[in-house]
Amino acid sequence: MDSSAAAADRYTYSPRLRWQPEVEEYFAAAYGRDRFARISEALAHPSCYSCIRVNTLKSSTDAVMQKLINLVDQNGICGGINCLEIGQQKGGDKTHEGISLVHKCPYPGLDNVIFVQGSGPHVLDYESQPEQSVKEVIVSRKCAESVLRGAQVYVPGVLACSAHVEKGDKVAVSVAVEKPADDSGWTVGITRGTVLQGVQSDVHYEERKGLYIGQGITAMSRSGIFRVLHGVAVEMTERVYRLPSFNDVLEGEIFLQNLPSVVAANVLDPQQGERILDMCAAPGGKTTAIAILMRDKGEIVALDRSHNKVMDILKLAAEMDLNCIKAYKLDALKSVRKINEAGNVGITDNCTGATVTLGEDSDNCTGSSTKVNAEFTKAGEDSSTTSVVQTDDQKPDAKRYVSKALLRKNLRQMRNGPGRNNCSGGRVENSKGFLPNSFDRVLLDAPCSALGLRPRLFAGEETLESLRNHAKYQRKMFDQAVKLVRPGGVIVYSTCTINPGENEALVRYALDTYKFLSLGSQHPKVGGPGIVGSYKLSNQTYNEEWLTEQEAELVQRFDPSSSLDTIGFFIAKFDVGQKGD
Ligand SMILES: C[S@@+](CC[C@H](N)C(=O)[O-])C[C@H]1O[C@@H](n2cnc3c(N)ncnc32)[C@H](O)[C@@H]1O
Repeated sequence: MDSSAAAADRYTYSPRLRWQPEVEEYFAAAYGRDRFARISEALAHPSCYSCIRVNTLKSSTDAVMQKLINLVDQNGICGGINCLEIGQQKGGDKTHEGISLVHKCPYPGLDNVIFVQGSGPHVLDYESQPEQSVKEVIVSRKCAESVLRGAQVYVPGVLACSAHVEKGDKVAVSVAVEKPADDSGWTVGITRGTVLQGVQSDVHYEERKGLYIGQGITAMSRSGIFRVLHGVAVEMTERVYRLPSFNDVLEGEIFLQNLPSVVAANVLDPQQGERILDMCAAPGGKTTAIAILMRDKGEIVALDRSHNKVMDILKLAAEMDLNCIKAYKLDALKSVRKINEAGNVGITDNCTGATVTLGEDSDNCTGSSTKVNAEFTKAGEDSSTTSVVQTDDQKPDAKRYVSKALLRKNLRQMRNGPGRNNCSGGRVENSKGFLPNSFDRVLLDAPCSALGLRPRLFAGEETLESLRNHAKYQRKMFDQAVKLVRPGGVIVYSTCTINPGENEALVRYALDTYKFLSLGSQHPKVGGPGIVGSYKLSNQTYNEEWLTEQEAELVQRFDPSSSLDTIGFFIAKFDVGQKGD
């Protein structure tokens, strides 16, 4: 092979996604070997467009479209550098690029969704300095996944770098992915700080083939990259995928969201004035979509078990000017409040846990002008005891007990204002759970193996056992959802994984366990049908049941290798009949 042919072969992007062999077998049984190979290939590449949901309470789809077209025409979406390079290719006329790249979503029922087209994979020329070996940077898999989505290379993501790299040098950027280790696990095989010689005798030379994600200019020298802790190490100038980036663009007016997630919120079909539960809500993408569909009228209880993630929900709701969202820190596995606990903590209403917000609420849950009895606010009181708060409406059921420490904190906040995020300072509310049958609709966007997210460069961390553990966790959460939704209500269950054990098998469990549940038809219907049949491990130790033909038509499955070019995603909608308990 001559040197230019060898370079063309080497400097490409053609990664192969690795799986545990047992997981590969299982997926091949579910999808058929060819279809699974296509899915696996698609997962290793990003979607080639960005999907934008418009906040129609703040703007209109047409107005946002025009703004996006103007932005693309002027300078690319994020100011011209590397982000939307389609309009900046050599010789390209970018004056009217926007109009050809920004489109309304073509699927009925999704009028608030806009697509902005990207492009790739591109074949790049890495050897622009003849007779000189290409300087290189190897980045971690996580870093590369972000770079493929449009990010720069940050210092912690750099694993290895050529010798003598100075600030301003052009470097080829490739990714280190796990490969089978001698002792049966996986290894990346590169120690951070490794010096790349750039010659064929280099131990890492051969394994780089097909793993190049682009080219960039170093923002610091090699020694700087391995000395400092933060900052951009390489500014990407050319990428195998050129995708629009929307950092700080039209904040509050738009939300970048995968198409299936937008669909899931629509399938829930929330109505104005209803009470909705979003059980695993952070960062709040679907919560805010639901709030907008309800025109911010009603109540959405958004839960997450992580404090910081609840903060993210509150921040996003504030940014989008949405007031009907109440976010709480709660383990969704404990989201049904034990009846005797209500007595213990003095909560008699339907809504919150043991803390109060001093926000703009007008409902029973978090009274707007909460008055705190002065006797409970003296300094030095035992903060472990509880106190009574009476809200303005003076309804007996608007009373609840809160810790005195929290009352003092809330009073401080009342004096000092709500803080930057217009939410309760750096603290979020905990909840003790909710009464059975107290929600009109429940969304369970379950934590999952996330084997549908793209781009994904390695999948070997999941075993059959870990996949089954996800499924067990999801069933327990689903049991809670069933208790909390009222008869006649709706549950939507969704995941971002291609694993039928977390999707179709959950639906099977739900339908077999709760006879009052039935699969409802979904609008909009954009994805394909679910998987029919069952899976048996050859040694008969495990059996998993999926769907019948008829049931499979009622769920939505987004196949990453289909022409929709989305992440892998699954949506099931359950209509809830009379529970009979
Ligand atoms: C798939 S993400 C949710 C994405 C979100 N629905 C959105 O559209 O923006 C799953 C979330 O579940 C949360 N989670 C995991 N286990 C949980 C639990 N036991 N209780 C509550 N939240 C949990 C995670 O913190 C994560 O934020």
